[in-house]
Amino acid sequence: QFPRECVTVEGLRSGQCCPSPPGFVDDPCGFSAGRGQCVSLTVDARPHGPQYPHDGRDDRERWPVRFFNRTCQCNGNFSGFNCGRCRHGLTGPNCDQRVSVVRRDVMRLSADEKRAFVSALDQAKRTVHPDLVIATRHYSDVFGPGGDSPQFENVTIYNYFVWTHYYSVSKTFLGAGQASFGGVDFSHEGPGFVTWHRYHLLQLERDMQDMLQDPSFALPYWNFAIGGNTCDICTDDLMGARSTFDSNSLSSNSIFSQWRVVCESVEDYDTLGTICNSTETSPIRRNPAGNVNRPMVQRLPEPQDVADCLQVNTFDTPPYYSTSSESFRNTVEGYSAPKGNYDPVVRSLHNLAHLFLNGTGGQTHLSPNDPIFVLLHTYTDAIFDEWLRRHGPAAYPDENAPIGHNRGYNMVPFWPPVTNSEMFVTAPDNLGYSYEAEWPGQPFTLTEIITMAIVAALVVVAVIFAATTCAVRARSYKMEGHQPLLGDQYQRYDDDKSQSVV
Ligand SMILES: O=C1C=c2cc(C(=O)O)[nH]c2=CC1=O
Repeated sequence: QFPRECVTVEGLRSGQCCPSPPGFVDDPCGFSAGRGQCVSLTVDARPHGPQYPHDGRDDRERWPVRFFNRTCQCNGNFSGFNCGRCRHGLTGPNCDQRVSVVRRDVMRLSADEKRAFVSALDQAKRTVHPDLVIATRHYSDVFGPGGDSPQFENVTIYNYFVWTHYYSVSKTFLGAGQASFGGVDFSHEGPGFVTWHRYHLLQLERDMQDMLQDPSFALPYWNFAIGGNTCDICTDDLMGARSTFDSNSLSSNSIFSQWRVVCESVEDYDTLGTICNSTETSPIRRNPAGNVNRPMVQRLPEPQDVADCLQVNTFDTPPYYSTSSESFRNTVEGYSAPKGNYDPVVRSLHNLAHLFLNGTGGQTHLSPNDPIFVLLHTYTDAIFDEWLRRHGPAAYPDENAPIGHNRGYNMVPFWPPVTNSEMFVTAPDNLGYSYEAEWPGQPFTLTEIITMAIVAALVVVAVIFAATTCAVRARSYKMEGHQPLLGDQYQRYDDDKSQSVV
């Protein structure tokens, strides 16, 4: 959420968060080296949709001005909260060299690659985030009981990934004794679903690259569109098999059986007016295809569902919400049927994959605690990127999307501020990563089958006609008394040979 050095009493009171990059002393945003400068923030002022009626009551409105209104604006290809690093996809001292990583199918990794990925995730679960800390109170209480103890905590890299998702989906606290407002979601049920989750993954990938000191580290993906009711990545060499003792738990052979979740006590946060902190509580729960009460969501999406959703032409449609029809975004998110028609009882693609997991990974405030979340979302992002490649440049709504989802809105709660628009670009050209993926094809339509049959029949007729014409011509040529050409040549050669021997 915010850089550690900004969350002091003075920092919060000044509303300024402009740290110096490493190696620069007292030089906000590396101004002296031309990296950037500390500027006032401008935020999206366009109207949001009607779903949120509590303007003025939530810290996440006009993000991040409730906390900070001055931040680093970096020049050229410099980037980061202190302009100390490069934009995604660039590297080198001047950030002018292109760099790219490839996200691959997790099932196609070698045994060593699988081990390395699982171990990297586990290291991220245990490594404190080097730069960022999280708020554990709403802004009204953030200075602490005496007004001099800012309520922020350290958090590990992976738990930060979980916490940001929780913070973006949590309810609006309206005061002690009042019901919190749940009709708000800064990362789902709107056009920002794809852009928010894209940045979420990019941040984790970069944090893990830094942690591993390996700029080539790439998050893999799970092709969840395999149909059926088997979780193919739920094995002990990947995301953990099912425990033989408890169908809702992970096998003790998996490192993930030792993970403990954060942000579990949502009811407490909502009634007490607190925020999830970095305390870890229960183990991950997962029971793929095991929910007998909801058979409709106990199967995985089909390959054809992906092919169908990639054919939906329009990025998003009014009201830019979970009720939108003929919207690619609402389709890949999974509130519409795969061909794009909205149906309130349908759960498809991304939503279906979450619900299939039937446990921690199926509850929005908790889901990233299950590491399957990472792989499920890289695949969702791969579909989004393929859609952009096929249909771009595409229109993203400027206004009237649900709060947090307008094109120019800064995505909550990322720091430094980053808009939905900045993630609405093709990844290989703009963000320094690509997917090694194959996309299911469309089956042929009846018209296409008939057209192909007619073309094939015409080709056959043409070949037969050509062959018959040749045969007839050859026969008439012979009947007119001509010798075959080859015969002529042999004749001459033989004549020459007999002359030279003589
Ligand atoms: O973690 C999530 C869990 C979800 C459940 C649904 C649903 O459609 O009921 N959608 C979800 C999205 C998530 O991100």
